[in-house]
Amino acid sequence: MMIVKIENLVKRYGDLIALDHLNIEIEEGEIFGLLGPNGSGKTTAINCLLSLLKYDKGTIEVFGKEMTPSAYDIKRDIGIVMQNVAVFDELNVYENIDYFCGLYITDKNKRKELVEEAIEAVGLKDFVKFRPKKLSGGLLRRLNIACGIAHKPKLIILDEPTVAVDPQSRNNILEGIKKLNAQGATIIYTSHYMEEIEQLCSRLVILDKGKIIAAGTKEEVKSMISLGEKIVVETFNLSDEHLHMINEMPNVIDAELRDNVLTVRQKNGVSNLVNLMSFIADYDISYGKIYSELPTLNDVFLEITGKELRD
Ligand SMILES: Nc1ncnc2c1ncn2[C@@H]1O[C@H](COP(=O)(O)OP(=O)(O)OP(=O)(O)O)[C@@H](O)[C@H]1O
Repeated sequence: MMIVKIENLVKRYGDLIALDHLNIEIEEGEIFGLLGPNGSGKTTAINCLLSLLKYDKGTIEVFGKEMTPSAYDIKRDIGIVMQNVAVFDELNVYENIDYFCGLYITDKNKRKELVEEAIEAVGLKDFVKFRPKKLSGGLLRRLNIACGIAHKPKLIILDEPTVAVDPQSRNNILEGIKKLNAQGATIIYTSHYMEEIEQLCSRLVILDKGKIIAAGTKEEVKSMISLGEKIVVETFNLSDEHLHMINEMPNVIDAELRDNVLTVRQKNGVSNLVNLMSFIADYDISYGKIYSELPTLNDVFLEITGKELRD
């Protein structure tokens, strides 16, 4: 079943085109990634999807029905975790989650069960009596997530849920998301951290200036670029002439030497490493560590836009 279908979505803020003919389809059971640098339009896309923002053009369907500001039957099955933490300072952890869950679930026993499951999912068991002000940034984010997901929505949207959290909370959040997905929820995950998207998502789009510049599975997106692998060699006596010759080798896109580290970007090929090692042996070049890296989503972004994902 198609959970989300966005067609030709255009959103302008005055003269700025924040979303430029966005097309996205998300199937049931996916963890779908929306990757892009700050300001690329991720939050705007989410706010349009939820009908929290008016848009200029396009259509949006959720669960096969048109999404509108008053489509409460659709909204009931969506859990949203926004970038900014929105919880009540007067309520403790348990009471906060219970409150938000109570907006959807009136049966007390059922709610108790769901609140406890949410506490378990985000690892807040030891903090149920804490007020938000007593929680660290990472724990507060986990509470924010628990409030958004406790009612067991079919579609969960997380907008940059790990910004500025400690590594332990980050891992906990990512593991929690995988569990929610394994229990049947479809997930939309926005982030400018490509590692998280790589780790979590089955399919993704990469946004830049409101436009989709790449879409598909991780493998499909990576195969859009010419880079096949990056070979990195720690070397001590590589001359400019050697570097020039490496640059001329078959399959080499470019080679550069910086601080005794040679980086050779190559197109896909079965003997790239062997060829380079033979060259190093033939010219008696001394070397230390050598390793080969596959392209990352950042490389995709870099090749298509000419800039790093994390500007
Ligand atoms: N209310 C607004 N009025 C005018 N411009 C806006 C408004 N909200 C966002 N923008 C602009 O629209 C563009 C997209 O912003 P958006 O917040 O959707 O990006 P984002 O990818 O979510 O970035 P971030 O990761 O920083 O939240 C940016 O250029 C931003 O400055």
